[in-house]
Amino acid sequence: MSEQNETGSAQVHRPSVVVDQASMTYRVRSADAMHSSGGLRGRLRAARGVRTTEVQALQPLSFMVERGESVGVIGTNGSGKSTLMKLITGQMHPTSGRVYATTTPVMLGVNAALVRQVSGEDNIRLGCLAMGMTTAEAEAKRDAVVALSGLDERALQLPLKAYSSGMASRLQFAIATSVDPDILVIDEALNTGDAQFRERTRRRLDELREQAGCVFLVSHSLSTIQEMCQRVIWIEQGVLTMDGRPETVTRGYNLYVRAMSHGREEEGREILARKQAEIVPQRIDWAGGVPPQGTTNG
Ligand SMILES: Nc1ncnc2c1ncn2[C@@H]1O[C@H](COP(=O)(O)OP(=O)(O)OP(=O)(O)O)[C@@H](O)[C@H]1O
Repeated sequence: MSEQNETGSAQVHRPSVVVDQASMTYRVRSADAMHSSGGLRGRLRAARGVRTTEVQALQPLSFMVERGESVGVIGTNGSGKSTLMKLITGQMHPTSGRVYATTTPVMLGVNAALVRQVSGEDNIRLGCLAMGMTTAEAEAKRDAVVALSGLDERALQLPLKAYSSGMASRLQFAIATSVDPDILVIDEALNTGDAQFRERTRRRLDELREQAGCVFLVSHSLSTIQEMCQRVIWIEQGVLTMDGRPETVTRGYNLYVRAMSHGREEEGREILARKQAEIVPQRIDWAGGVPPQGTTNG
């Protein structure tokens, strides 16, 4: 695909993920309808399908992530980060626009499936099989997963419910990345790890990027984002607000958060408006007008 650069000549890209004017609006039953659903009137209303509320989680936004990039995604609570990740992994389809990925992304979230009742050892085997490995492949990956998780043999024999949240997230990360995913989406999973694990995680993410994959990391920890990513996207109130170098974007975000948390809301709104006016919307221009082969979410 190509894009016009500042000089007007076409620049060739090798994208892993392309978000092309994608938006997301949730439709939910309003509280009013829920409360009255016990009564006859409420049931009649529900039967007629009225009383729904729309939540616009994401305004149309476009960006492209190239092979080898690791992209941090930041924004205050409810700003639309998880929604964007669900569009990228194909868990949900955008209300309008399109999302393309060259391969199906692997989502690693705080809730990704680990079985609490069985041991860490068994979780490694089950997790590898669940990701499509054969028994022999799962066996072959076992030692690498254990090494990355940093768990000792004693801990591996304990049921997962005896793990601290940090231990569980280390194991989860090690299992999820054992398949060498091409596109990895991590939603808040790394914040519970200790310093040693963070260093191993950073090295593993670097390895994945070197294999021409790309990584998305959603986090409220700006230090984690700065440590692990070369590019940061800031989503606020469903709007793509900044997209650039980690130092620049986190500086803008910090100014906004500080203003809002000190009650200087007008200043906060001004920062947001300025940043949103400054961002140059990315125009996705498919070579020959044909989108790439691969996963299409909507
Ligand atoms: N399933 C849903 N149904 C209705 N509204 C939803 C749903 N999921 C999210 N929302 C709304 O969409 C908006 C964006 O939510 P989202 O979870 O994407 O934000 P977020 O930036 O990931 O938040 P956080 O940092 O708190 O995890 C919020 O207003 C939220 O209330």
